[in-house]
Formats: sequence, structure tokens, C-alpha cells
Amino acid sequence: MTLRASAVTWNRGGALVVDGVTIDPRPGEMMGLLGPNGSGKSSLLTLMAGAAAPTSGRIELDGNDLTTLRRKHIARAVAVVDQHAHTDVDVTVRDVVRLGRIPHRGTFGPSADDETAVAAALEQTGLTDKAGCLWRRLSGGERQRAHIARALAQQPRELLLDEPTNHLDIHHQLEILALIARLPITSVVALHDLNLAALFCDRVVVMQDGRVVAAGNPADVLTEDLVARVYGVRAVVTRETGGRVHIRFEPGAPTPPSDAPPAPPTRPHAVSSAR
Ligand SMILES: Nc1ncnc2c1ncn2[C@@H]1O[C@H](COP(=O)(O)OP(=O)(O)OP(=O)(O)O)[C@@H](O)[C@H]1O
Repeated sequence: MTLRASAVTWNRGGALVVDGVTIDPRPGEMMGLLGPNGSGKSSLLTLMAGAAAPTSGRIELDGNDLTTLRRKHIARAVAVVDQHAHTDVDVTVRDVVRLGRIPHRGTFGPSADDETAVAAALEQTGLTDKAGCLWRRLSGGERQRAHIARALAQQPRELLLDEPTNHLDIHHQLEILALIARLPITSVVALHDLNLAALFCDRVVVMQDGRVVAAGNPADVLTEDLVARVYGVRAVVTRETGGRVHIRFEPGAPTPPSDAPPAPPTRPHAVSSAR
């Protein structure tokens, strides 16, 4: 059993930003959530984190509707790294990472286990040397790693990450995603970099206009045709040793397939829903 979304819809400010999405990550797998800007990835993660209730459908944790569960119960199982975490308060990196232990805290306050988990999370994200620094003095990438460390200190079963690598240099992109892939937890990761998704994700789900338009093994899903239809970009996809795909993007508009219907003016690359 794990965290899953079943036929989830979210009407946000009058617009259907998540439209009938079902995703069912397998225990222990890393699932990539892909799709252009505004396709609904962050909205879906918000629902899966229990931060908002879907308009229809269900988010389930171990078969229970998330809206019926206590926040502390959810926080012991599910950790979230979102895009916009910010604070102006003078807290240290270690203080930020310690926040991850709040759901586990008993009546007697912090325990030795809490400090062990915090130290391990700092180590895993390469932040041990920065533990005493003020969070607001960190670079964008270091802040992002501190938030990942906070989520790891939470020792979750399920990890939801919204573009966790967008501020990271290439070394830390590879290191953080390799770490997440290695952890024996289920993760759902919104990513813009299709090559990183191909490199690390067990499965990918591609969203467009709030819907799932493709899902499966990255090598099966990330085709030249899909990149053209969903992103409106020409790409050359090559298969490397071991079956992994590599995507090279090319300038210029993709050639539409000869049987493609005329593109509507506002959504030039819309494809039908895979629901
Ligand atoms: N607070 C909000 N109220 C109303 N609509 C919103 C709100 N936040 C986002 N939206 C809309 O929901 C849609 C999906 O946005 P969302 O942030 O989920 O997409 P995304 O795939 O994560 O995009 P990006 O890749 O740019 O982060 C967009 O059309 C966006 O304008």
C-alpha cells in the first residue's frame, strides 16, 4: 500500500487544473511527473500532500482517504519538498532540518534519535559543514538541499518533490536524484529535465492541461513524437547501452505527423487524454 491518486479532479479558481488523474506509484519506486509549465504537476503534488482537498476523486494513503486522516499521521508517512519554501527568520540550517522531526516528536521533546536523523540528513545532502550557518545566507541551491535534508530527516515512506533540482548545479542534480532513487522509499518527483527523468525514474507520468497523456517506463514514454506533441519541440531520441534513452533537443518547430488534426489556436500541442 502506498500513496495514490484515484480519478482526482481539482477546480482551482474556476479552472480545472487537475482533470481526472490516477497515479499509483509502486512501493519503493521513483515516479517522475513531467509536463510543460502549467500542466498541473504542482497542483497534483499539493493534493497528494494533503494540503488541499480534491474537487472529486480520492487521494489515498494505505487505502484511507487522505482527507479523513490526521495531519500528524500523514506527516509521519509523507514528506514534501515544494518549490517556494522561504523564511526571513534567523534560523540555522540545522534548525530547518530539525523541523522534519516534528511529526515524530513525543511528549518529552527532541530525542537522541531526532539528532541522529538530522545529522544523517545533513550528511546525505552534503550540508554537514553548513549546519550552523544561517539559512537566509545560503545560496539558492544550498537552500534547496536544506529543504531536501528536512524532508529526509522526516524519515518518510513517501516523498513528494516539486522540481527538486531546479537550482542545483549538475553535480548536485545527479547526487540528489541518485540519493532519492537509492532510498527505500516511494517518491513522486516533478521534473522538467527529461534526461534526468530517463536516468533516474522507474516510471514517468506525463501531464498536459491537467490530464495524464502518457505513463510508463521512460524508454517507452519519452519518444520524439511525445516531445513534439506535448512540448512542441523537435527532439532526437537515442537508445543507450542498457536501454536508457537520451533526448537531444533541436531548434525549430517539430514536423506535425501527416494524420494530425489541425492544432487549435490556444493549445497548439494538445493531445487526447490517456484517462
Ligand atoms: N493558486 C492558484 N489559483 C488558481 N489557479 C492556479 C493557482 N496556482 C496555479 N494555478 C493554475 O493551475 C494550473 C496548473 O498549475 P501548476 O502549478 O500545477 O502547473 P505545473 O505543471 O506545476 O507548472 P510549472 O511547471 O510551471 O511549475 C495553471 O494553469 C496555473 O495557472
